[in-house]
Amino acid sequence: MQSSLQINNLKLFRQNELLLSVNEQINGGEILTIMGPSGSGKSSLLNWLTGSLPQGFHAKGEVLLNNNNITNTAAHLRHVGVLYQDALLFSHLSVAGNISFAMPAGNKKQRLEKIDDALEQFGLSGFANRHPDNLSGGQQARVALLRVLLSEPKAILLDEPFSKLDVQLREDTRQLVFEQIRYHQLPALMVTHDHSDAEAAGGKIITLTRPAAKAEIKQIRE
Ligand SMILES: Nc1ncnc2c1ncn2[C@@H]1O[C@H](COP(=O)(O)OP(=O)(O)OP(=O)(O)O)[C@@H](O)[C@H]1O
Repeated sequence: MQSSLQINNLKLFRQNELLLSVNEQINGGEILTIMGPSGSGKSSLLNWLTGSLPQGFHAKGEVLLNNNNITNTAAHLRHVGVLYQDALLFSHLSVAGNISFAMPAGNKKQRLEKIDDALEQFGLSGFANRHPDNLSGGQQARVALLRVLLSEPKAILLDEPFSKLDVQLREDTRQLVFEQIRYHQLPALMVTHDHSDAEAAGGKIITLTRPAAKAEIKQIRE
Protein backbone atom coordinates (compact mmCIF):
# COMPACT_ATOMS: atom_id res chain seq x y z
CA MET A 1 0.00 0.00 0.00
CA GLN A 2 1.34 3.42 -0.88
CA SER A 3 1.71 5.70 2.12
CA SER A 4 -0.06 9.06 2.13
CA LEU A 5 -0.87 12.09 4.21
CA GLN A 6 -4.26 13.58 3.40
CA ILE A 7 -5.32 16.99 4.64
CA ASN A 8 -9.05 17.02 3.99
CA ASN A 9 -10.87 20.36 3.82
CA LEU A 10 -8.83 21.93 6.60
CA LYS A 11 -9.98 25.34 7.77
CA LEU A 12 -7.81 26.74 10.52
CA PHE A 13 -9.14 29.60 12.65
CA ARG A 14 -7.48 31.94 15.11
CA GLN A 15 -9.93 33.70 17.40
CA ASN A 16 -12.73 32.78 14.95
CA GLU A 17 -10.90 34.46 12.06
CA LEU A 18 -10.11 32.13 9.14
CA LEU A 19 -6.33 31.83 8.91
CA LEU A 20 -5.99 29.28 6.10
CA SER A 21 -7.73 26.62 4.03
CA VAL A 22 -5.85 23.56 2.75
CA ASN A 23 -7.06 20.47 0.91
CA GLU A 24 -4.14 18.31 -0.24
CA GLN A 25 -2.93 14.74 -0.53
CA ILE A 26 0.78 13.98 -0.25
CA ASN A 27 1.89 10.54 -1.39
CA GLY A 28 4.91 8.63 -0.08
CA GLY A 29 8.17 10.15 -1.31
CA GLU A 30 6.52 13.46 -2.25
CA ILE A 31 7.30 16.78 -0.59
CA LEU A 32 4.62 19.45 -0.41
CA THR A 33 6.17 22.87 0.15
CA ILE A 34 4.35 25.58 2.09
CA MET A 35 5.53 29.15 1.67
CA GLY A 36 4.00 32.46 2.71
CA PRO A 37 4.73 35.63 4.66
CA SER A 38 5.24 35.80 8.39
CA GLY A 39 1.93 35.34 10.18
CA SER A 40 0.22 33.50 7.32
CA GLY A 41 -0.17 30.37 9.44
CA LYS A 42 2.69 28.04 8.41
CA SER A 43 3.64 27.12 11.97
CA SER A 44 -0.01 26.81 12.95
CA LEU A 45 -0.52 24.30 10.13
CA LEU A 46 2.44 22.24 11.41
CA ASN A 47 1.08 22.48 14.95
CA TRP A 48 -2.28 21.18 13.79
CA LEU A 49 -0.61 18.28 11.98
CA THR A 50 1.41 17.31 15.05
CA GLY A 51 -1.65 17.58 17.30
CA SER A 52 -0.37 20.56 19.27
CA LEU A 53 -2.48 23.53 18.22
CA PRO A 54 -2.19 26.25 20.88
CA GLN A 55 -5.13 27.82 22.71
CA GLY A 56 -6.98 30.41 20.70
CA PHE A 57 -6.91 28.27 17.54
CA HIS A 58 -9.43 25.76 16.29
CA ALA A 59 -9.76 23.69 13.14
CA LYS A 60 -12.35 22.08 10.94
CA GLY A 61 -11.31 19.24 8.65
CA GLU A 62 -9.47 15.96 8.94
CA VAL A 63 -5.98 14.55 8.63
CA LEU A 64 -5.53 10.97 7.43
CA LEU A 65 -2.21 9.14 7.64
CA ASN A 66 -2.11 5.98 5.52
CA ASN A 67 -5.91 6.18 5.45
CA ASN A 68 -6.20 6.27 9.25
CA ASN A 69 -7.98 9.29 10.64
CA ILE A 70 -5.56 10.82 13.18
CA THR A 71 -7.37 14.16 13.58
CA ASN A 72 -8.09 13.48 17.25
CA THR A 73 -5.11 11.23 17.98
CA ALA A 74 -2.78 12.37 20.78
CA ALA A 75 0.44 13.99 19.54
CA HIS A 76 2.76 11.21 20.79
CA LEU A 77 0.72 8.50 19.04
CA ARG A 78 0.62 10.12 15.60
CA HIS A 79 3.94 8.82 14.20
CA VAL A 80 4.59 12.17 12.57
CA GLY A 81 8.28 13.11 12.73
CA VAL A 82 9.38 16.74 12.73
CA LEU A 83 12.71 18.21 11.68
CA TYR A 84 13.19 21.74 13.03
CA GLN A 85 15.37 24.74 12.20
CA ASP A 86 17.56 23.89 15.19
CA ALA A 87 18.78 20.34 15.71
CA LEU A 88 17.34 20.46 19.26
CA LEU A 89 19.67 17.78 20.58
CA PHE A 90 19.92 17.21 24.35
CA SER A 91 23.34 18.48 25.37
CA HIS A 92 23.59 16.12 28.37
CA LEU A 93 23.05 13.03 26.17
CA SER A 94 25.49 11.41 23.76
CA VAL A 95 24.68 11.13 20.06
CA ALA A 96 23.48 7.54 20.64
CA GLY A 97 21.42 8.67 23.64
CA ASN A 98 19.78 11.44 21.61
CA ILE A 99 18.80 9.02 18.84
CA SER A 100 17.85 6.11 21.09
CA PHE A 101 15.55 8.37 23.13
CA ALA A 102 13.17 8.72 20.14
CA MET A 103 13.29 5.08 18.98
CA PRO A 104 10.49 2.60 19.60
CA ALA A 105 11.12 0.47 22.68
CA GLY A 106 12.99 -2.78 22.07
CA ASN A 107 16.13 -4.74 22.71
CA LYS A 108 18.90 -2.30 23.75
CA LYS A 109 21.70 -4.15 21.96
CA GLN A 110 19.74 -4.24 18.70
CA ARG A 111 18.94 -0.55 19.03
CA LEU A 112 22.60 0.35 19.50
CA GLU A 113 23.56 -1.77 16.49
CA LYS A 114 20.93 -0.01 14.43
CA ILE A 115 22.26 3.38 15.57
CA ASP A 116 25.86 2.39 14.74
CA ASP A 117 24.81 1.24 11.25
CA ALA A 118 22.87 4.44 10.62
CA LEU A 119 25.74 6.64 11.88
CA GLU A 120 28.10 4.86 9.50
CA GLN A 121 25.69 5.37 6.60
CA PHE A 122 25.52 9.10 7.40
CA GLY A 123 29.31 9.51 7.61
CA LEU A 124 29.30 9.67 11.41
CA SER A 125 31.13 6.44 12.28
CA GLY A 126 32.54 6.51 15.80
CA PHE A 127 30.39 9.48 16.87
CA ALA A 128 27.97 7.46 19.06
CA ASN A 129 29.52 8.54 22.36
CA ARG A 130 30.22 12.16 21.48
CA HIS A 131 28.12 14.95 22.91
CA PRO A 132 26.34 17.47 20.66
CA ASP A 133 28.60 20.35 21.81
CA ASN A 134 31.50 18.53 20.11
CA LEU A 135 29.78 18.29 16.72
CA SER A 136 29.74 20.75 13.83
CA GLY A 137 26.46 22.27 12.66
CA GLY A 138 26.26 19.84 9.75
CA GLN A 139 26.94 16.86 11.99
CA GLN A 140 24.24 18.02 14.40
CA ALA A 141 21.80 18.34 11.49
CA ARG A 142 22.55 14.77 10.40
CA VAL A 143 22.07 13.44 13.94
CA ALA A 144 18.72 15.27 14.11
CA LEU A 145 17.68 13.66 10.81
CA LEU A 146 18.77 10.23 12.04
CA ARG A 147 16.80 10.72 15.22
CA VAL A 148 13.65 11.43 13.21
CA LEU A 149 14.20 8.54 10.78
CA LEU A 150 14.96 5.95 13.48
CA SER A 151 11.82 6.98 15.37
CA GLU A 152 10.09 5.23 12.42
CA PRO A 153 7.72 8.04 11.42
CA LYS A 154 4.95 7.48 8.90
CA ALA A 155 5.18 11.07 7.69
CA ILE A 156 7.70 13.85 8.14
CA LEU A 157 7.32 17.60 8.64
CA LEU A 158 10.19 19.97 7.89
CA ASP A 159 10.08 23.34 9.63
CA GLU A 160 12.70 25.55 7.93
CA PRO A 161 15.17 22.72 8.49
CA PHE A 162 18.10 24.16 6.53
CA SER A 163 17.84 27.85 7.33
CA LYS A 164 20.64 27.90 9.92
CA LEU A 165 23.17 26.12 7.67
CA ASP A 166 25.64 27.87 5.39
CA VAL A 167 25.21 27.56 1.62
CA GLN A 168 27.27 24.42 0.91
CA LEU A 169 26.10 22.60 4.02
CA ARG A 170 22.55 23.59 3.21
CA GLU A 171 22.71 21.92 -0.18
CA ASP A 172 24.37 18.76 1.13
CA THR A 173 21.97 18.38 4.05
CA ARG A 174 18.97 19.13 1.86
CA GLN A 175 20.01 16.47 -0.60
CA LEU A 176 20.46 13.93 2.19
CA VAL A 177 17.05 14.74 3.72
CA PHE A 178 15.20 14.60 0.41
CA GLU A 179 16.96 11.34 -0.56
CA GLN A 180 15.89 9.77 2.72
CA ILE A 181 12.28 10.91 2.26
CA ARG A 182 12.24 9.25 -1.15
CA TYR A 183 14.09 6.15 0.01
CA HIS A 184 11.66 5.56 2.89
CA GLN A 185 8.70 6.68 0.73
CA LEU A 186 7.49 9.07 3.42
CA PRO A 187 4.93 11.76 2.67
CA ALA A 188 6.56 15.07 3.65
CA LEU A 189 5.44 18.65 4.18
CA MET A 190 8.07 21.38 4.28
CA VAL A 191 7.71 24.96 5.46
CA THR A 192 10.33 27.28 4.03
CA HIS A 193 11.01 30.90 3.08
CA ASP A 194 13.69 29.79 0.66
CA HIS A 195 12.84 29.38 -3.03
CA SER A 196 15.83 27.11 -3.69
CA ASP A 197 14.54 24.69 -0.99
CA ALA A 198 11.13 24.73 -2.64
CA GLU A 199 12.58 24.06 -6.09
CA ALA A 200 14.89 21.31 -4.84
CA ALA A 201 11.94 19.55 -3.18
CA GLY A 202 10.52 19.04 -6.65
CA GLY A 203 6.88 18.85 -5.51
CA LYS A 204 3.86 21.09 -5.35
CA ILE A 205 4.30 24.53 -3.76
CA ILE A 206 1.48 26.27 -1.90
CA THR A 207 1.81 29.92 -0.98
CA LEU A 208 -0.34 31.02 1.94
CA THR A 209 -1.53 34.60 1.98
CA ARG A 210 -2.14 36.77 4.96
CA PRO A 211 -5.40 38.67 4.44
CA ALA A 212 -5.08 40.34 7.84
CA ALA A 213 -1.80 41.96 6.73
CA LYS A 214 -3.57 43.77 3.88
CA ALA A 215 -6.22 45.04 6.27
CA GLU A 216 -3.55 46.28 8.68
CA ILE A 217 -1.69 48.17 5.91
CA LYS A 218 -4.94 49.73 4.70
CA GLN A 219 -5.71 50.91 8.21
CA ILE A 220 -2.31 52.57 8.58
CA ARG A 221 -2.73 54.42 5.27
CA GLU A 222 -6.25 55.68 5.94
N1 LIG B 1 0.39 30.93 20.47
C1 LIG B 1 -0.29 31.85 19.77
N2 LIG B 1 -1.35 32.50 20.34
C2 LIG B 1 -2.04 33.42 19.65
N3 LIG B 1 -1.78 33.79 18.37
C3 LIG B 1 -0.74 33.20 17.77
C4 LIG B 1 0.06 32.19 18.42
N4 LIG B 1 1.01 31.76 17.54
C5 LIG B 1 0.82 32.47 16.40
N5 LIG B 1 -0.22 33.33 16.53
C6 LIG B 1 -0.75 34.20 15.49
O1 LIG B 1 -1.35 33.35 14.50
C7 LIG B 1 -1.07 33.85 13.19
C8 LIG B 1 -0.32 32.78 12.42
O2 LIG B 1 0.97 32.60 12.99
P1 LIG B 1 2.01 31.48 12.52
O3 LIG B 1 3.12 31.47 13.54
O4 LIG B 1 1.29 30.23 12.26
O5 LIG B 1 2.52 32.11 11.14
P2 LIG B 1 3.83 31.74 10.30
O6 LIG B 1 3.39 31.81 8.88
O7 LIG B 1 4.40 30.46 10.79
O8 LIG B 1 4.81 32.93 10.65
P3 LIG B 1 6.45 32.95 10.65
O9 LIG B 1 6.90 32.81 9.23
O10 LIG B 1 6.75 34.29 11.24
O11 LIG B 1 6.90 31.82 11.55
C9 LIG B 1 -0.28 35.14 13.38
O12 LIG B 1 -1.19 36.21 13.28
C10 LIG B 1 0.30 35.00 14.77
O13 LIG B 1 0.47 36.28 15.37
